[in-house]
Amino acid sequence: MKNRVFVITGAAGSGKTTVRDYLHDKYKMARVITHTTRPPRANERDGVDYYFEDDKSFFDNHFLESVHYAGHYYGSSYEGLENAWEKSPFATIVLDTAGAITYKKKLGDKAVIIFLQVGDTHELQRRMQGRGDNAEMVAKRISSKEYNRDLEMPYELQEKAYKVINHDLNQTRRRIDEIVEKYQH
Ligand SMILES: Nc1nc2c(ncn2[C@@H]2O[C@H](COP(=O)(O)OP(=O)(O)O)[C@@H](O)[C@H]2O)c(=O)[nH]1
Ligand SMILES: Nc1ncnc2c1ncn2[C@@H]1O[C@H](COP(=O)(O)OP(=O)(O)O)[C@@H](O)[C@H]1O
Repeated sequence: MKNRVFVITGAAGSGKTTVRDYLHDKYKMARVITHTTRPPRANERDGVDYYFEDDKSFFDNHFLESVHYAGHYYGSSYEGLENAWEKSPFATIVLDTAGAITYKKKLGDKAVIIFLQVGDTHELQRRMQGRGDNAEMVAKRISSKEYNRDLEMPYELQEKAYKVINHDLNQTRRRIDEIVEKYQH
């Protein structure tokens, strides 16, 4: 089976982490852990959710791509992807849309891009609050240009990404199953 990385992208709260965990649990895809200078949330652990870095240590990594998103740096390393592929031919990673565009450009058909969308922005906010994000963090996020940019599939990903509307989670899982099925033979 050819190595692939399933890139999950979309706005904050659109369900990227939920889909990534589904791909891990159901298909045993290895998760690529990325690096960030954002402080950890209460339930997040270093090396599991992210590698949490400071403004100096962040730049010691060998990045495939990195971005500035809502006031913090995020980046994914070559080593992280290679480590994931050593564990399993299918890996999965969560990126903003700028990162997804870079992955597609650099990795071609090894990168399978899934763009998640939730049409209703109030629902997105409810989901962020529902997972425990504090009000200040949510307000900062929704006023950022990156969050607003990621609400719609970018032009560069048209025809190159699968768009999945994440309203009903069971329906989303079925759609994800159909997409994975295309790459299993
Ligand atoms: N390009 C890129 N984006 C990343 C990376 N790691 C995380 N992200 C994205 O950065 C954005 C902010 O992530 P986070 O602070 O965890 O917020 P969340 O989307 O609300 O869970 C999300 O769109 C993530 O997908 C990375 O290594 N590269
Ligand atoms: N289809 C859905 N319906 C309702 N809640 C959802 C759905 N998909 C995800 N969620 C919930 O919404 C919140 C945000 O999802 P999450 O996967 O953390 O988003 P992201 O990683 O894109 O920021 C989580 O609490 C998650 O359990």
